[in-house]
Amino acid sequence: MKLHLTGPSDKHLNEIITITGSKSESNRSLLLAALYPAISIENLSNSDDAQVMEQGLKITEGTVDIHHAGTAMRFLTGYFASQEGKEVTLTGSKRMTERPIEILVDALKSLGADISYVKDEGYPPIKIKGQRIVKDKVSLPANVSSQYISSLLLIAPSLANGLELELVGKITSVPYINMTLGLLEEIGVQTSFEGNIIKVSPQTTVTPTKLVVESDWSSASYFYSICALSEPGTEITLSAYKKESLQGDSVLAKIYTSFGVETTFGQNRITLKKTDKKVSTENEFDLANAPDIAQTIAVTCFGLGVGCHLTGLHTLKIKETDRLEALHTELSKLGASISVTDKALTLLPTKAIVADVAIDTYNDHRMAMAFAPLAMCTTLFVNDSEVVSKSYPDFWNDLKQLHFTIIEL
Ligand SMILES: O=C(O)C1=C[C@@H](OP(=O)(O)O)[C@@H](O)[C@H](O)C1
Ligand SMILES: C=C(OP(=O)(O)O)C(=O)O
Repeated sequence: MKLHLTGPSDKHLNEIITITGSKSESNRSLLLAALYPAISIENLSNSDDAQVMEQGLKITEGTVDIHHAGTAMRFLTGYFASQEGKEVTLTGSKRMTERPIEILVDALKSLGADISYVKDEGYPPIKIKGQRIVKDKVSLPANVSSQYISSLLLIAPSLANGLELELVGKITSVPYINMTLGLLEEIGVQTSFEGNIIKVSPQTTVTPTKLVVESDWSSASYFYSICALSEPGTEITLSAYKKESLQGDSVLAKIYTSFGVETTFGQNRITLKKTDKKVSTENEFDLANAPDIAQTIAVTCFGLGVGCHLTGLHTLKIKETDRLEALHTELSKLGASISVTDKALTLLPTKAIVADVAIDTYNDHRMAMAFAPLAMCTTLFVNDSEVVSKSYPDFWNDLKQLHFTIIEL
């Protein structure tokens, strides 16, 4: 559905929003709960990605369609490869069949898994016949996607002899690996991560444990952006968040100080406040550890009229869409001077913003959500707005709570 967005007439906001659970923590917790029934989960994400993960874990034979969910694709590959007696074909959206999985499949095969490609070598769909895995050492490239590593780590304690991973090359999206290890430790599994070696001990049972999913920090980024584009004095409170987060995107609190947004941590909540501090004009950020907030930051800078240079974006080309190309195209339509390489983006200070541009979203939830805050500066259209359900189904309703006027066309 196409939407027309107009920002609040009073740019001085004061609202409280509850955001759904992190899809990354949810999908890890769901897999761990499938392996260890003594685990229960609180504040599970209501996203499509968590729902397809939950459904996928219930299947024992036939085809599992995970739509656009990268984590579900990668995590279920490890899961089914190690589930003796289960035989499934994992498939997804057209884009999912273009997102590489060879590094994970090769690693699992070298551990003794039985996986074959249904169509193109190196890409889903894949056919998996679950095996009992007893080998316990594997080496794999770590510079393409951390999800391959998390997939192996999540099943590691359930394998007969645990697992030792050797990570080759520059490790990307490291906080997501630490999130996986953090959750394993929460359920009592012993892990270590030293240099490029990760070790996980085997564990047959766990004591009853409730995993409480923190709300999604990537989703919080859109409110950081709205706050940055609002009048000084604006306060937006988001729950349920904590200072010691497993999510690398919590680095937002630090990054957005450059844009005049201060974060206060309260009990289970954060309050974002727009101060009258001058917005930085030197905005250089390496986002190799927080790739999902790249779109938000680029659009915030555009809305604020300042330039930025974002690096560490080498994973963006294989996400829901080629996000570098998508940002280039859509920001250019709005009047930006922007250039991209295959791992960086440079935006020059904005001269003027073109009104009523229709933003294309490329089946990418983050394209819709990253551009929506621009309604604080201009009016715009967003095409295929339903894409947000991949991670944040309530997004448009929450914007209405912030007094955005949203017309469905
Ligand atoms: O493990 C995870 O939950 C994720 C890891 C990241 O992917 P990459 O490791 O492929 O960068 C991130 O972009 C994705 O949204 C979620
Ligand atoms: C890249 C993302 O998701 P995934 O890889 O899990 O599809 C994302 O949510 O930005």
